[in-house]
Amino acid sequence: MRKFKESYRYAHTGIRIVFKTQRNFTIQLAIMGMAFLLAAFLGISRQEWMVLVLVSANVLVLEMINTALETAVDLVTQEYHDLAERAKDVAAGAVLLMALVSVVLGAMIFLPKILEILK
Ligand SMILES: Nc1ncnc2c1ncn2[C@@H]1O[C@H](COP(=O)(O)OP(=O)(O)OP(=O)(O)O)[C@@H](O)[C@H]1O
Repeated sequence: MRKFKESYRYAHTGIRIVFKTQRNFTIQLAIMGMAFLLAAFLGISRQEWMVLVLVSANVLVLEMINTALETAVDLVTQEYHDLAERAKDVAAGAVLLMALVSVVLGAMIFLPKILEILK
């Protein structure tokens, strides 16, 4: 039980660190909040909620993994290195890819409902 509590404390600290150091994380969280409000207003289905929650969480989780990787690379070298650049660029690319997927899925969920209201 003590071990579980300690692990939870470390994980909680990790989330606080990302909040403190990554402005993108706060922005992504704000966008997620707005998407949830819009979803509640438009009355999306249970399945659509599941997709929305999953893609939103994926973006945040990838941002955290990206931050962990950047930190590990910086620990290994503060000098310019091709491999450091490659590792950071690939991790940043993963965040961008997931963000694009979330925009496409968000549009597929929201656009038909918004167009229906505007009709
Ligand atoms: N040690 C390095 N060697 C070579 N290129 C690097 C190195 N560190 C960073 N870069 C390049 O600079 C880019 C930005 O890296 P940085 O660590 O500043 O991330 P960041 O801009 O803070 O990203 P985020 O906004 O996700 O925190 C990397 O994607 C990489 O192209």
